[in-house]
Amino acid sequence: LGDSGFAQLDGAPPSKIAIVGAGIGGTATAHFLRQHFGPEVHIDVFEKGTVGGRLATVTVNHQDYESGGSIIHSLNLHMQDFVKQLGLKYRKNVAGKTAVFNGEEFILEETDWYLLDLFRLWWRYGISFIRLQMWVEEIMEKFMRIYKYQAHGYAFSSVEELLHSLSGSGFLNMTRCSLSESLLELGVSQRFIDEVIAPVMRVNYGQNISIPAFVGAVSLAGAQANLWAVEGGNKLVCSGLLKLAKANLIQAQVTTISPHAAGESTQYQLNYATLTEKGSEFYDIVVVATPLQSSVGSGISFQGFEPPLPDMAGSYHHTVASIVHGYLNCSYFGFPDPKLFPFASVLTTDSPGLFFNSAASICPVNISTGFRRKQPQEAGVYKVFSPQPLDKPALKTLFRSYYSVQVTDWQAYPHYGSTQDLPPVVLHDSLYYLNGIEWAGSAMEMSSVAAKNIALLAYHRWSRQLEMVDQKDLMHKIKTEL
Ligand SMILES: Cc1cc2nc3c(=O)[nH]c(=O)nc-3n(C[C@H](O)[C@H](O)[C@H](O)COP(=O)(O)OP(=O)(O)OC[C@H]3O[C@@H](n4cnc5c(N)ncnc54)[C@H](O)[C@@H]3O)c2cc1C
Ligand SMILES: CC(C)=CCC/C(C)=C/CC/C(C)=C/CSC[C@H](N)C(=O)O
Repeated sequence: LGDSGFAQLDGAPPSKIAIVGAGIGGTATAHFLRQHFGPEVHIDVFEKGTVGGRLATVTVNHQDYESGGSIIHSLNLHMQDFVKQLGLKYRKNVAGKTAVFNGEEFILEETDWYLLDLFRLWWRYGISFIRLQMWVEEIMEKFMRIYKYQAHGYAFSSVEELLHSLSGSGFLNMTRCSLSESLLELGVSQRFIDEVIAPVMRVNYGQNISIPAFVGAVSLAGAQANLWAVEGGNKLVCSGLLKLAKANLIQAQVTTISPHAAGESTQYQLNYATLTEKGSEFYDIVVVATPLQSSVGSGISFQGFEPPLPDMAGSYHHTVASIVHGYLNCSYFGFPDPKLFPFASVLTTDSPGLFFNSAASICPVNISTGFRRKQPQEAGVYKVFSPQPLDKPALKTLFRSYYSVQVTDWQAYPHYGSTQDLPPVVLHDSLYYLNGIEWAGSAMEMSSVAAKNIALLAYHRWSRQLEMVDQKDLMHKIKTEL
């Protein structure tokens, strides 16, 4: 068995692999490809912007704050493993009290007393919240099967095959029906959906309860307790994985990818441009680890493919993250005296005229314990998610006054519902696409799972071990193997 723990490659190993994108997807791919193909293969990772991609921080008042991907679930085992391997530290997500605002008043307020909150939920929504908790737990339990399959080396040639392996038609159907339909079927009340579920979809994906049920479940998992982040910034995982993989970072934009016959196999020519020069290289395997929807603007064109590669359907959804250093205007929320405002996060319902999705007091990335949130009468740092950039009237509505606003206008995640398709993983012989998985669910861990899957798939297809691809009934197979 080679370093990767898999059977030695019987043919010549690939000599050069390219990965386009140095977000968590691309850097995790580099890490896993190194693990499976061993120390000899040359791995280039192209990045046109900043390593980390949608994992990014901004600096306010000499402190760094997450402006992109911020929280990680305790059951996100790849992210957990990366942090351990890289010697990084966990930062517990200190949530603080949350309230739901409908544009006029708070319709739901968290208190300091868990039992009182539980009673209020029961009084207003019956057992909807218990039904929901059990639904999310069951989905998370089935999702966790992927780690067992991947540990045994099994790979999947499409997102459909991967989801089908986890729960038969269950997860696949959940990508094709809306969250609200699924929850109503579950017996969750419409009021609970409107007042609790909809605000979570707005803060996590900037979209409403018509998004597919599977990504809705991912979003609800991202609203549970026991969430965490990486001390120093989640993007440290990306730079760390590049180093761990001994990958070569090329700060350049890949502009074209084209196939060239090389004996029985195909090589790919990548043309790329830095700020000062253009370049071109040939690779045995290429992984595209950035969304290819035209609205995202990767700028990659696929030339010379016969038949031509299909365009990626759908679009990405804009979410503007504004990091504001200032004084929250508590009067807008019905609290004239800021000393009496007890909430750390304000979520919003799908009410007309509400110009923001959420506003939350946030802590710096380097604070791991004992962070004391500023009280609203003190100047604090807040993260506001909104569909459009906040204009001056909007800022003056939310903040009595402010020192600074740092705006990041993200092509954040898929605009769910803009297509039903789950994009392919295999674009051509040894040309793979990672970000199709985002149409099932967009999260750091989803890109990490896709990265591991592509590394395994590329390895098995290269070494023609196709019995490890798209295997059915894996739970039973693995049980009997044990
Ligand atoms: C505001 C916001 C909040 C979020 N919050 C969370 C959260 O709390 N928890 C969570 O798990 N997830 C969260 N997410 C989602 C998560 O951040 C993403 O799913 C994940 O970071 C995607 O990683 P990726 O590597 O697949 O793609 P990206 O991070 O987009 O990386 C793609 C990279 O490719 C580069 N690139 C593109 N085209 C080219 C080219 N032609 N040549 C070279 N390089 C190119 C880009 O510059 C980019 O760096 C959030 C996302 C946003 C936007
Ligand atoms: C992939 C699985 C099984 C679980 C991931 C759960 C998770 C961490 C989801 C995050 C969803 C998301 C895109 C959140 C964006 S906003 C995050 C937070 N609410 C904030 O306000 O920063």
